[in-house]
Amino acid sequence: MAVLGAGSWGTVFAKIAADAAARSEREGGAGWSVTLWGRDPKVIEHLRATGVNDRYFPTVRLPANLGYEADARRALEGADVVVLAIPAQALREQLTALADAVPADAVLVSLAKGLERGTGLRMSEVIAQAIPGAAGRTAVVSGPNLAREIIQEQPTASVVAAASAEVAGKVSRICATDYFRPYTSADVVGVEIGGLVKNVIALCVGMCEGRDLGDNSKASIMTRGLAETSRLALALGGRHETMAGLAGMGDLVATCSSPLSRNHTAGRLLGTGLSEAEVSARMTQTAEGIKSAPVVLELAREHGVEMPIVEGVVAVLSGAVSVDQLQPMLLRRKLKAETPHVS
Ligand SMILES: NC(=O)C1=CN([C@@H]2O[C@H](COP(=O)(O)OP(=O)(O)OC[C@H]3O[C@@H](n4cnc5c(N)ncnc54)[C@H](O)[C@@H]3O)[C@@H](O)[C@H]2O)C=CC1
Ligand SMILES: O=C(CO)COP(=O)(O)O
Repeated sequence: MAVLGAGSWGTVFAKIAADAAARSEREGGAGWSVTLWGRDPKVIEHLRATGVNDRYFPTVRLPANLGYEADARRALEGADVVVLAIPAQALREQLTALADAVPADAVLVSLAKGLERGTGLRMSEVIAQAIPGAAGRTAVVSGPNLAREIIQEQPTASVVAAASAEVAGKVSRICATDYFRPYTSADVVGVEIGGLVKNVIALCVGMCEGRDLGDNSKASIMTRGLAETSRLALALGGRHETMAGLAGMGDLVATCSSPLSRNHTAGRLLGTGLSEAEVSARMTQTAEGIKSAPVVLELAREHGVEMPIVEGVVAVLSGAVSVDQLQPMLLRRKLKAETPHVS
């Protein structure tokens, strides 16, 4: 198994898979090898020598059964599972360059939570275009999975979504550990939309925090954020129950509540009055919501879906409105029903 991308989530997911292999072996089952590839050879060299990813988790020694490779093609040799932990806007370019090295029957696992700029495609759709024939053997992993908690083996659950039950089952087995519990799902669209839109909602909750607003405001944004996320997911063919699950409400609550979330942090900085350019310059890790927000809005408009919170976040990011103007922009909208009366 190869994990491509040695950032925060790629490193943690590689640890999960290596720990899952060790557990399977301890219980008398099959084991598997896990190789982590990163594009910076110095990071890989250091990982090989110390088992520590200094940039992200300087105090954590990764499991001894995890391998490291600076050459992506070598990492892919014979891999039956290829995990993609590369940020959304870089995935197509990286995957296209390596497409011929991906084994023909390998299962592809998408970890990124974003929409591609320029095409509006979800990551599973980008993978299907970059690797012909991959659609039936692609899985998406998403849920309340803050990497910095999981590296400490704090328990969490997640969702493995795939069109094929067999593929979802296989991927869930290779990431099941005593601290990471995957559930399978048939709803790829809903799981992807839940994971990527919550980043935009977390930007808005972060803005509330930057403006010293309290829990009522934040809970209102989260709840109405989930309502608009659900509208988009359903319009694209996703399922309602996914939105109430780990990849919907679960991830939304974790990301919007946690200071560990990069999107939440970016939103808080915006809330203190910094511009998008100033916030992006300060971020040392990927905050996908910043780049995905305008793409989410375009996709919503294409499908006639109203997403006022996303619209507000896009307006702040572009500098069209200030964070202070967001409050009247959202609260002065025409009144509507949360639960409509039936006549
Ligand atoms: N960190 C987290 O808690 C979680 C992150 N995710 C998602 O995982 C994806 C990756 O995020 P993180 O690892 O957290 O970001 P990160 O910012 O920690 O790391 C990204 C890594 O990708 C590498 N990278 C960038 N462009 C690349 C390219 N063209 N080719 C190869 N490598 C490239 C960078 O060098 C860096 O090592 C994002 O879509 C994020 O939303 C999902 C769940 C949890
Ligand atoms: O997706 C995540 C948690 O599930 C991570 O969120 P951030 O990218 O905002 O840190």
